[in-house]
Amino acid sequence: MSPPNYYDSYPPLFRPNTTALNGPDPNNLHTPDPEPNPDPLPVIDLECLSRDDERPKLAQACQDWGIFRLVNHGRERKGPHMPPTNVKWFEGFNVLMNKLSDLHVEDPLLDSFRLLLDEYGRHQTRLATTIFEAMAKELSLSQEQSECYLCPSSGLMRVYRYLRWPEADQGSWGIDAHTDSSVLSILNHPEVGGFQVQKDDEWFDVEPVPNTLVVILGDMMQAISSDEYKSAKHRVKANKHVERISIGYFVFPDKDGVIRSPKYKPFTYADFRAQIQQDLKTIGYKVGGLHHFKLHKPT
Ligand SMILES: O=C(O)CCC(=O)C(=O)O
Ligand SMILES: [Fe+2]
Repeated sequence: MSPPNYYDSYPPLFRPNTTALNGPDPNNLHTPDPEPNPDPLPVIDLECLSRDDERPKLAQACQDWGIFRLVNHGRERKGPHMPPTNVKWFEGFNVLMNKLSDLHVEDPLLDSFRLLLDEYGRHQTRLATTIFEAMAKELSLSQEQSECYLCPSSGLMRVYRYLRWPEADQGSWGIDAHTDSSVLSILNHPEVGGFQVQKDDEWFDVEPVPNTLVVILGDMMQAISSDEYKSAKHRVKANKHVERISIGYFVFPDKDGVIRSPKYKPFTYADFRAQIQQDLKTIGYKVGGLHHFKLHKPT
């Protein structure tokens, strides 16, 4: 049975599974590229990460790209279903996962939305923990370091809505080039493309692939790995024809835990955040941030 019309106003993740499984929406005015480029990202199978012979593939992806596509992540064909309501979406909101259970909402509809986010967030936390544990093994991090470097209670979800921008040209961005401050970011790109990632100074289009997630290494992961792994620079093109919604999950280190690496002065995530805030005040945007803590600055 096709869903009632009001589902159209939900982000795709919260709609019943129709478009992703049954092909593109015929009402969608966006004309796809006739021959889309092949997906450039390395592909990592979550189910294989416990295998010693598979983890080097993960390490290679983290060294070469700082980003990969995650398959077999356990929620294929099972997007959460929103209760029916005519929700209108804002341009973006953040939800700190560990505050969700403190929220007491009277409205049963909003409460089911809270539960849905809670369930989705828990799943993302499990994914991030599994991926991080595999990375920690490859990097030979101690148990103590791992516990400090990935703090599951820091996890937050961000829903972004990029409005359709009829005047957009080649130089118009929904979100400008940046690296994430996180340890790991997990993006769900349900339908509309526009996401790009940089590798060796070249930009690559990353189109949405149904039933997969995109995992990005953030600045903290780069520092934790003593620059062995890289945080991937990415951006989102503005779209003339359709709006775009993305759902991201971001997880950080313990804010007061000290990150120690031969490449950096010892610093905490709280120090890093304070530095980013300072940069935002003085130059107006985030420029990496790790260089402030680097021991040997490039000449
Ligand atoms: O919308 C996207 O796909 C990317 C969002 C993003 O890069 C971010 O929130 O840091
Ligand atoms: Fe980002």
